[in-house]
Amino acid sequence: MAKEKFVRTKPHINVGTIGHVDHGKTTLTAALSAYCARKNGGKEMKYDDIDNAPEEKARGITINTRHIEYETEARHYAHVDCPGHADYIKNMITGAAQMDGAVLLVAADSGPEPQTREHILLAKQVGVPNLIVFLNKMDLADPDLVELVEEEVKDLLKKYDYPDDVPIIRGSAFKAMSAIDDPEATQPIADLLHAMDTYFPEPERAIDKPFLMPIEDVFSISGRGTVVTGRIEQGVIKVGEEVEIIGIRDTQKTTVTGVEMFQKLLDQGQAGDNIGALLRGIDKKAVERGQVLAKPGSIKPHTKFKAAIYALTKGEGGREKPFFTGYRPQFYFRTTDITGAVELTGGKEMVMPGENTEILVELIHPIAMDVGLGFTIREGSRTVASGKIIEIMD
Ligand SMILES: Nc1nc2c(ncn2[C@@H]2O[C@H](COP(=O)(O)OP(=O)(O)OP(=O)(O)O)[C@@H](O)[C@H]2O)c(=O)[nH]1
Ligand SMILES: [Mg+2]
Repeated sequence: MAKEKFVRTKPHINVGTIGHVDHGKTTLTAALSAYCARKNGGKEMKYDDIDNAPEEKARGITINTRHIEYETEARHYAHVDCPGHADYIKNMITGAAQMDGAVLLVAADSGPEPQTREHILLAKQVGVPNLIVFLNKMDLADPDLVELVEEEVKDLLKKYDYPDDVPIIRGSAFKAMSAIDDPEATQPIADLLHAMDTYFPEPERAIDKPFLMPIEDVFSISGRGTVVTGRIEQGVIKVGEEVEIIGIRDTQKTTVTGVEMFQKLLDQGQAGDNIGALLRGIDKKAVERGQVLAKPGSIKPHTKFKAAIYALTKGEGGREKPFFTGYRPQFYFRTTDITGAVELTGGKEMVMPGENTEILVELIHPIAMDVGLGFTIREGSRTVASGKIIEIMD
């Protein structure tokens, strides 16, 4: 079957739904999809399509179907909804979701819950620049308590340094979904989309830099070859161009023979796009998540670097106690995490929670890196610190 071509007419923005289990993330995602499909065209994704994404698909170059696309008059959105709390954590920490803005769901009948807090904290830690709150399940809420719930949400946002002007939209995703052609029932969906179009600024994309895409997933398409998916971090990739596969293993060179976004063919992918790239002559087993595709010669793999870090306080979700030279946590870069050993510099004996300092790090595998690359340090389920590379050592 011939594939449609993707026509780039609107800015492309990456968003997602976050929030406590059962507060309505998937229902809202389905409502956004259904509403936009009716108004602005595009395919409608049903609740079951979103929640039961098969792990592997043999239907062309594809991306994880938890990325849903829809359009408003102004923009093209890619939207991530995850099936479970653990997947959200993984997606947010590894940057697989890399949202330009997130919609935080809070059920108005129960108010903020532990995962509401955790997702806000994570959003802040991984640099999701803006949030919009959707106060869901208004049909179940006690009208006298809604103000209170809203205040609680505002307090939480303030605690994690989100601005006072975060839009809060009240609605019922379920009611909208059940009456998708009823303007009254879908008004909150329209309001939410309007807020997304206006409150989430159009991100600046690094189109002019050399092409780089962190690999998120690898598929094998029978008869065609191996496809890697991910979000292009910078630059442009055209069909027929050479790339290197860098990090973890020895660097390999290949040619990109196809680029697709949402099942449609592209002549080129650019920074911000979620794409699948078909690779010539590369076996599925020869490539893995955590590597990057990059313009040949533009970036190299390294294991040793100096970094500036900030160690989170206990209140920010960090450690209670200091750490020392020899500490071996996990370093989360782009789509992967790697163990690394920490060495303190300048005669420093320990790093206390709340401190800004410099450290030396040696990773157990090389990864593609440059000065300026950000990362998160985690230990178990705790974020210990966030940092940036300031010097490559080896
Ligand atoms: N009454 C009412 N029920 C809702 C509303 N939105 C969602 N629900 C119901 O709440 C339940 C959970 O909704 P989901 O959309 O699956 O919630 P979720 O946040 O995606 O849940 P997880 O993915 O498990 O974290 C479902 O039974 C929905 O039908 C709403 O606005 N009103
Ligand atoms: Mg869900």
